[in-house]
Amino acid sequence: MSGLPDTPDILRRIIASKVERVQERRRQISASQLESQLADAPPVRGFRAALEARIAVGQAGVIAEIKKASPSKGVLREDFDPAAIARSYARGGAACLSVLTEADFFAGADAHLEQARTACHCPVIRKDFIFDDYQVLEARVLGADCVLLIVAALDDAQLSALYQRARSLGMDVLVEVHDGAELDRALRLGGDLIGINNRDLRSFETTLETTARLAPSVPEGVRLVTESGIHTRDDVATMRARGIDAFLVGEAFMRAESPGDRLAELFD
Ligand SMILES: O=P(O)(O)OC[C@@H](O)[C@@H](O)c1c[nH]c2ccccc12
Repeated sequence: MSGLPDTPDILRRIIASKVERVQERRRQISASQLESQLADAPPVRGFRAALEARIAVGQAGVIAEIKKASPSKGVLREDFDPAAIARSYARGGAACLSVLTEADFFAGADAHLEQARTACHCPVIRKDFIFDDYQVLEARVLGADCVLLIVAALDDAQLSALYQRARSLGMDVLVEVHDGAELDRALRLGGDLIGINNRDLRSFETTLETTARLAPSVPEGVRLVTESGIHTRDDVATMRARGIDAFLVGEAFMRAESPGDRLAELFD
């Protein structure tokens, strides 16, 4: 785990539980065994490319999230069928999917990613708390097209090693930041897909001001994704008026009876 002094407590707790799970997993399947499964992994679907394709024709690029629960909101959806949700999202116009695989705080599972991936053609990001090379390898074997790296949870050496590893496996990387210092670190890394998390992990409050404030510091050529707290057509319009074209949305869709219909309503 990272020795960064200002990592939010919730991140520390999630990663501490994750460390145990990764150890356990490694006892079942070694890294070299996983390596040998790479050849059978489904081919990479371009994650960033799918976003860019939508944006190029004037649409928003939407990453639609599949998560059963979250630490701040508890269970979001009782009737939880990742394949059905994935199909609904694809019909509703999602460019990409985000699937939580973290079990203890988000009620996620690796199987959710596999189910969502095989149910539609959308590229998928493995949404998890990655600190170990093993998890990057595992993501690709599961069929992930992109991984999330959270700057607040990693030091520069870890960030760079995990980033290079993911890229060398052909995956895109969504590098997540929440403030200016983290954004600087993400840009130094050379990340070309940066997520600005509107949720403050200390208070769990979301404000789109976070994206509005940081966006001007994101250079051309870097795709910015606004993450968390997008609930209304007004939220979408506010962001698009500021030139933000890529969105990661979870709760607003998960609470809707038809997640895909809700997506189409928010982004038509
Ligand atoms: O449900 P929301 O508010 O629409 O947020 C989605 C997504 O941004 C959020 O789930 C998220 C952002 N960064 C994360 C890192 C890990 C787990 C989850 C997240």
